[in-house]
Amino acid sequence: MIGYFTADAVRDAEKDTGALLTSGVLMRRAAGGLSHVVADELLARTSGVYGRRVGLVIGSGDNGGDALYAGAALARRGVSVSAVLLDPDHAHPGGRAAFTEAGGRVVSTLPSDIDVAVDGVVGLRGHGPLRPAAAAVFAQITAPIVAVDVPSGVDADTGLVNEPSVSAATTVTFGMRRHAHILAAPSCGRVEVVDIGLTDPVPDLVELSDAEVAAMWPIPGPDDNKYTQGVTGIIAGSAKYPGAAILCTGGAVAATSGMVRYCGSAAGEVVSHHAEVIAAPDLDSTGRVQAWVIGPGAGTDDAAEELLERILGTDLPVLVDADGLTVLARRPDLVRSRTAPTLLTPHAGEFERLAGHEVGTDRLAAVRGLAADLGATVLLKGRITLIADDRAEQVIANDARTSWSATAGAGDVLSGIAGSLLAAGLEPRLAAAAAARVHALAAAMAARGAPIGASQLVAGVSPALRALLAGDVVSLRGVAEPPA
Ligand SMILES: NC(=O)C1=CN([C@@H]2O[C@H](COP(=O)(O)OP(=O)(O)OC[C@H]3O[C@@H](n4cnc5c(N)ncnc54)[C@H](O)[C@@H]3O)[C@@H](O)[C@H]2O)[C@@H](O)CC1
Repeated sequence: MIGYFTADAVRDAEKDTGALLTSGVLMRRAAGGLSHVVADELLARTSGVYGRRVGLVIGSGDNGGDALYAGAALARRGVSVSAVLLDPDHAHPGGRAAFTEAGGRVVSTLPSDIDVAVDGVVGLRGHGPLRPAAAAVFAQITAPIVAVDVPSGVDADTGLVNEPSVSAATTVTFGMRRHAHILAAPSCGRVEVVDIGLTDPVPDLVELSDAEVAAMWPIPGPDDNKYTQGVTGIIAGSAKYPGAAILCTGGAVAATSGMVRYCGSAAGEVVSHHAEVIAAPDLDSTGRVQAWVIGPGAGTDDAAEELLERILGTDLPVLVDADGLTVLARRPDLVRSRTAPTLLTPHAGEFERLAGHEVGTDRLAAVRGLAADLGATVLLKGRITLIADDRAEQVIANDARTSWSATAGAGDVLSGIAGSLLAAGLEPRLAAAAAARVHALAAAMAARGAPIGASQLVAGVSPALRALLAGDVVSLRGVAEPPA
């Protein structure tokens, strides 16, 4: 698992190093690592370091100090380094002295031909958007930006991307990843962690590695048959809106072996698309399942409410999505009274209905709050999906790395994938996280740079799983496609 930490947790870990912090050793280590990353960036983009041009944008704190010491190191390697000091009287004194001593130039305007820019405006203590003077400097920069610690204008803890803020090609951080590095991943670009000798505490926000997702995916063993792997029950769609039923069952069929049962009025359409699904018109004739998915396109009328009550009244794991969440918003007692695993998968609009307030600027706090309030696992959809559980301290995040799954019906596919993992016995937070990873990968692989519909996403699940299970996924930031 990759851990992400609050600014307070980072500061505590820095304090725990004692003299290393107070003597400035930590900052020297941070600046050294930063200068190496900038040099690598120059090498990758211009095939050289000596004689290349770097521009620094410097604020009034230690973040600017890191950038100035790094600028000094680069100047000593023959790089032409210029720095704009946004608040000259408060620029880090030691960093400024080292910078000018090494031959760095303090300028009022950065040269227009810099190869790389460094954002050293604010880091952990940044709040709010870039101020006008800083925004004016960045508006003139066309070179790729390396952000020091956190892109300025992005909140380190909530990941809120203020307007204006810096959008970095690379972010260099120190010792421990900050929340913003996943919550605002598109603004951070590639994240490089420089080891400065901190001891990590237990993270409160984590991301699963591809290998971890692969290891938890249910694989049939020698003694398995279609029943032992968990039968998924799907209540979705309707005769009028059969699409949600087809997509949801499609996701479940593709994600795991075993069996999928469908219950509802779109039985004919479902079977004509997925011949392996056992479909029945009503609950009494559906047969036994190990987990239920209920809600996508299933309606919000009294009959839908009655069915939801029956399903949530069982002691089976249940995933509630879409229309099911709208019904739940008027009957939260149905989930609060449950003891069996319950997974809710709202998008921002459904979240608002359920919680009674918007997601707001702190998505992490919002998803934690709803999970605690309802006593359930909540997966909040988005480019960065967040999964909170009322019984676990850690929130799990999944960065989809592309937004190709932002298409109608994609949520139905996700609930089918996650439901099949619940049926296979995964605990809800892991089922949700693993499903989100494979869903995102399937979308990226099916899209390969061009728009897709949700049916293509279903078709992408098998290739995505094949790549994941074979360890073939290149999971770098911005790259979610397997090697050709
Ligand atoms: N403490 C240490 O030993 C280490 C600190 N490090 C660096 O130190 C940084 C934290 O330094 P500081 O605590 O000095 O804080 P920052 O450098 O993040 O902020 C500096 C000042 O900017 C002001 N500010 C806040 N938002 C602003 C905005 N939107 N526009 C303009 N100014 C704004 C703040 O009031 C603060 O006084 C880290 O992010 C990291 O880069 C690293 O050198 C690693 C070691």
